[in-house]
Amino acid sequence: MAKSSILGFPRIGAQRELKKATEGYWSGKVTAESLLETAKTIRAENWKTQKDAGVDIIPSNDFSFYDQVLDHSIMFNVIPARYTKFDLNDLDLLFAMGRGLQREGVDVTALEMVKWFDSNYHYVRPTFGKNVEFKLNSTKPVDEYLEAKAQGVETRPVIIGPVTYLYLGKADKDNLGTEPISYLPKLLPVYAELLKKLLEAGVTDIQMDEPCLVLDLPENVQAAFKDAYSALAQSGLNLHLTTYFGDIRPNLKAVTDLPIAGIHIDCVRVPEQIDEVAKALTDSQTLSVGVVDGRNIWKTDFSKAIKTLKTAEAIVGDRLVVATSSSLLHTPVTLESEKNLKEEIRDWFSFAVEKATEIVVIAKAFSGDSSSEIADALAANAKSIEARSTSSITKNPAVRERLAKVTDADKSRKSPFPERLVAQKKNLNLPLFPTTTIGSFPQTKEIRVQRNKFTKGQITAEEYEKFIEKEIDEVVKFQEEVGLDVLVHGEPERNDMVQYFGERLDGFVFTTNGWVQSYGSRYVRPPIIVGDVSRPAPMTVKESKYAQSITKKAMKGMLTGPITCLRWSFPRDDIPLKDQSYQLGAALRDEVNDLEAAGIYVIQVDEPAIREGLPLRAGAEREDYVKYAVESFRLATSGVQDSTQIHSHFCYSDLDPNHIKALDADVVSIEFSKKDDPKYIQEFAEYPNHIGLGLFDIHSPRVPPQSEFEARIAEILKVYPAEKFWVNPDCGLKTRQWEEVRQQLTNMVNAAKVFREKYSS
Ligand SMILES: CN1c2c(nc(N)[nH]c2=O)NC[C@@H]1CNc1ccc(C(=O)N[C@@H](CCC(=O)N[C@@H](CCC(=O)N[C@@H](CCC(=O)O)C(=O)O)C(=O)O)C(=O)O)cc1
Ligand SMILES: N[C@@H](CCS)C(=O)O
Ligand SMILES: [Zn+2]
Repeated sequence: MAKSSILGFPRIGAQRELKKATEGYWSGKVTAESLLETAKTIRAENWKTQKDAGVDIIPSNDFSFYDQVLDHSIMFNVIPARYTKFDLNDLDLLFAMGRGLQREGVDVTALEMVKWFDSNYHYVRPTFGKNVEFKLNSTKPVDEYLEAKAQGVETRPVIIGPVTYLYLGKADKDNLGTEPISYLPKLLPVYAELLKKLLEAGVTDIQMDEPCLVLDLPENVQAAFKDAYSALAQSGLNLHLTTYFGDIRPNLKAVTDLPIAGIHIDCVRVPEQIDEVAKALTDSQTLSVGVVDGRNIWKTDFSKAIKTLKTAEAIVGDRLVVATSSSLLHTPVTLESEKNLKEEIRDWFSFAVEKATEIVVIAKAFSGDSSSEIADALAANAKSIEARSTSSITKNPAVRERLAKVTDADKSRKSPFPERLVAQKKNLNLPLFPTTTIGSFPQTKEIRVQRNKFTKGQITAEEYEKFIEKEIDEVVKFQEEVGLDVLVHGEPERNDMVQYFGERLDGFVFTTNGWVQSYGSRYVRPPIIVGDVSRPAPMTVKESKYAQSITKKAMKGMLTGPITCLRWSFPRDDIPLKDQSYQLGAALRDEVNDLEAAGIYVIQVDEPAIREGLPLRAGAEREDYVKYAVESFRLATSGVQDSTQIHSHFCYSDLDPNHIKALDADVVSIEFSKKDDPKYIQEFAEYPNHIGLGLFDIHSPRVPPQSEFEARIAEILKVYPAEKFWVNPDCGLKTRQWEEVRQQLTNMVNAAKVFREKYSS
């Protein structure tokens, strides 16, 4: 009988218990003991769910208070000295590294946060200081294994493998030039010590996550696998090398003949890799085949999954494990809470809890279980799959006709940037070093409560609208007081920058409780694309027009771009991503044009997910993506006059300046405050249009003093011409408190004024 395996389970709790407890702890309303208790309850619930579903291989150490990569940094003592000097307790140290800390006597910024491969999850980048001393600081994986065991659940601990851990890291600013992979010999003894403790606790098998194997790896990193796993095999534990999100074939040589118990591959993404990987295994190694999607919410097509498994079985026989493609961290917890979805559509979905059952049914069916229970499950599944593929909900001929008529001219502005700039200067009359923000202002408790009341029908649309107008009034007044140049309306009406649009576009459905962790205590409810996308009516014009009506300053309209809408939703898997992207581009074009017609002459189309969408390896697929991503953005933004200024914004990813340049936005703002290696300042030096490099970290409550802003601007101006440079934060301010924002923006604007004076005299 093939075993069923789950690689990781969402850790936020079915009702976001972890968020509430963590944020309560930060605000002093929840004790450390209570936070630890909440975490324990979530873990217990997760293990029970998986055990009750009949899953054979259940993970532990997939829980984290903030981020699993950060947990490993703390466990291995990869803690820059700036965090250790305050003698913080374990939880506060973790949170200080994750989000920074500023309180009496303590002032420390957060570590850099970056996208986890091509997902909307962010990890805290391991940062290796000059004096890093690797040692085993915690026994979290052992503790959580024993905790599950005490509950009667045998688990397989999940640990990030040493090569991926180092490869995802960076040298700290006092250590520039050091390649993290060079620390492997020093790190391996700490892994060995951890594995020894796990063995002593009764562990037999470990899930060693090495997702870096799906990337294009340099030779020295490929070579590191042999050193690492030869050493770790001494532990006597069965090590299961686990990859996901892509194709490991180009790196297969690096893992062939390693002393490991087996390999896991993602066959939802790349089923074609089965043959080659299976053939590269030794006679005793297992092949774990990911057939239940850890990154999307569509019900698994059982017959297709079984077919995939059969291909593998032909080569590896009974050494086969039936698994989720990746951790289920990227899916919502349970469909159980979704009461508002149309039954016909709800039947197409499967969230983490439902996927636990799917994996068991597939493993049983594949292994020949002919019970009526399995036969019924297979029949019901076939019916759902068939119903979706034939449903009229998924198709809109008008959308397809419109897209077929799009021309190259539709994807190009009327004039080149220098000519547009002349028209925009005349139209907008902005000073040197224009100051602006990225769009959102604090989403206060009051805003969320009012929206919640409106959603539940406890206040009328007029009352909610009045409330939003009052919020806009305050945001506009605030920006005028602080002295910003290009204002925003603050996005108070938006629950989220993607969900908000999903709720207003045809072709989407959305959940009421489908939360997924994005970083730390911040979660999203990705809308779901079920059909062809179009815009039935304007989505943002009313709020932007109102905001412009109450100020003489330029008001920036604020939209989320096609790629970001696509990437931060659960996309369809029945038509190519490319088609969905163009559909979104066309829908957003209508909105951009309507904003301009309503008197909004600065329009920002955010594309923070543009890098995230880039296929993980170089090649034809990547080139195709760059083409359609750029074209979709240009389709959305090219309908306006030269005098209308198009902005775009990007954050938390390693951008390719050429891709950004190809979008041909008039002004781009890029998250930048944590890029402390001077090489990054050079990265966009050749950017031909105007640019703002983010000047403060919006994830941190910390207020940088004006002098810090001035020092950073001076550094940037050594590379960028003054007339090109905009002054702005890293990203939107929705997660901050008002008082923090007031101080942060005041210092930022005052610093800009210092330079404005300097350069005009
Ligand atoms: C900019 N980023 C975004 C990403 N992805 C997105 N989809 N959106 C983004 O903005 N990726 C990269 C970056 C960083 N990531 C994030 C992700 C999430 C947040 C964030 O602030 N999330 C909020 C939730 C936002 C939301 O949907 N709010 C709703 C519901 C609020 C709520 O909880 N209501 C309560 C009732 C009211 C109450 O009593 O408080 C309830 O339902 O129980 C809304 O406002 O209506 C979060 O809090 O996690 C930021 C950056
Ligand atoms: N306009 C959005 C961009 C976030 S990436 C905001 O300000 O929150
Ligand atoms: Zn951003």
